Amino acid sequence: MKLIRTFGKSAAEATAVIQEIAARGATSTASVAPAVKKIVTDVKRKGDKAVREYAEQFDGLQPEQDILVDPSEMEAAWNALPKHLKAAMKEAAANIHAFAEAQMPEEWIIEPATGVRTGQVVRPLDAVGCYVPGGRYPLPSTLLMTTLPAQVAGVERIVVCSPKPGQETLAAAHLCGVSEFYRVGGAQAIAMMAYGTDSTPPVTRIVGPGNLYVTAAKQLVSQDCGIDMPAGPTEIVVTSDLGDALGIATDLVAQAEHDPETLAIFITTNELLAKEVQKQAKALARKNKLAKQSLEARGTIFICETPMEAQALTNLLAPEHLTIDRPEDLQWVRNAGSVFIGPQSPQSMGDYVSGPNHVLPTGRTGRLRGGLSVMDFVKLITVQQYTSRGLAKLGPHAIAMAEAEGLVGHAESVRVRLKP
Ligand SMILES: NC(=O)c1ccc[n+]([C@@H]2O[C@H](COP(=O)([O-])OP(=O)(O)OC[C@H]3O[C@@H](n4cnc5c(N)ncnc54)[C@H](O)[C@@H]3O)[C@@H](O)[C@H]2O)c1
Ligand SMILES: N[C@H](CO)Cc1c[nH]c[nH+]1
Ligand SMILES: [Zn+2]
Repeated sequence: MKLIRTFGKSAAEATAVIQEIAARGATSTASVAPAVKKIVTDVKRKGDKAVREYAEQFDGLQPEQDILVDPSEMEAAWNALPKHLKAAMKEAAANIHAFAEAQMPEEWIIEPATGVRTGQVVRPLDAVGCYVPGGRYPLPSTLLMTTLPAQVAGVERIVVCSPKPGQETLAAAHLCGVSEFYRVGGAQAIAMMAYGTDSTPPVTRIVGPGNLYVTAAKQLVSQDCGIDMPAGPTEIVVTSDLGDALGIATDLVAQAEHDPETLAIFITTNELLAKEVQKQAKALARKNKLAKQSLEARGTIFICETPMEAQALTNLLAPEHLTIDRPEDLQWVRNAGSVFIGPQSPQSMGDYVSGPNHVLPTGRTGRLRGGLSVMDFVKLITVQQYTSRGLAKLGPHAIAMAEAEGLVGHAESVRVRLKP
């Protein structure tokens, strides 16, 4: 990892590095955009045939394999799963389910004036598509993180797409009661779910993480189909002056191993700690090819002059995962996908079993929203009802505002109801 002071002689260099990292979100999918556009257009035009061709080309789908997985295959995968993994998945599922239930928004009604009732009802989306990555590693944990909140929200049709799904992913699908699972990945999966084909109706929203191809495809279809957020190549920032170097280095390497495109950053005012983390991360990454690649390409340690500067830099980067030293540090955190507090909270716990979602915003989208939640699977529909008494009270105000806007029809629609 590159070590750089943000003050003194290297201040200008540090500013340039920070600007490059901060601009990454806006530009990162540009390199794959033309290829993705071709795939999405082909699937839109040729449907099932194109999906199949791309699945064979990119993910080794065999001619005799059906794209739609038979439920008996998922059941058999679950039955064959080792006992300890069954227990781990059940524990993770229970915690993710409980967390999603706690996040479920309430329905309510208020009475802003006598005879006026306003409120919200909560309704699930009709159909969602959950993308479960499967390129470099199988991610059964992502199947739990996407399908369980959708179930808690009450979504009726839950579609899963994953390239070359392994036994663990199929087993996780059985555990979560998934019945519509397609062995398709990449941009072709996103296009299939967004536009539908002869054999698959389109979904209302696509959720889930993925590599640059998946993320670019989600962005492309987002004019026609809802998406959750860019949840692209993993990002980690640790902002710490106190933490233990080995814990920090292992977290950086852990998240860096997802993809050579990942972003791993350590921010500190503690120069000794900075050097120790650099040394430990280098040693750990020696045995970890992907982590080594991404740490060498863009892994950075910033030594700041003051804690305030370290905090401002952290908020500027708006990282997907953020580790801070103490609960009090939460006060200064404004932009992040998910926060981990203290040296005993490895980010990997959040990846698997804690319960908060591991599908998280990348490319500085942490400025706008947190991770995937039940809120991505429901609509808050507002409701209002007047009695004649309520209309007599608020109606004249609406008429006044409508007339000010020159919208005479609006004014009249209220006035006719006020006549005795
Ligand atoms: N932000 C988050 O919440 C989060 C969570 C988990 C994982 N992730 C990220 O998800 C990603 C998973 O990536 P992955 O690659 O392992 O799996 P993936 O399933 O996202 O991508 C694999 C697909 O990419 C497509 N592809 C690969 N090379 C291609 C090419 N040259 N042309 C066209 N399409 C091509 C293929 O169709 C393949 O199916 C990683 O970047 C990881 O960091 C992010
Ligand atoms: N860290 C990933 C989110 O960026 C999620 C994950 C799944 N499995 C392991 N990790
Ligand atoms: Zn991870």
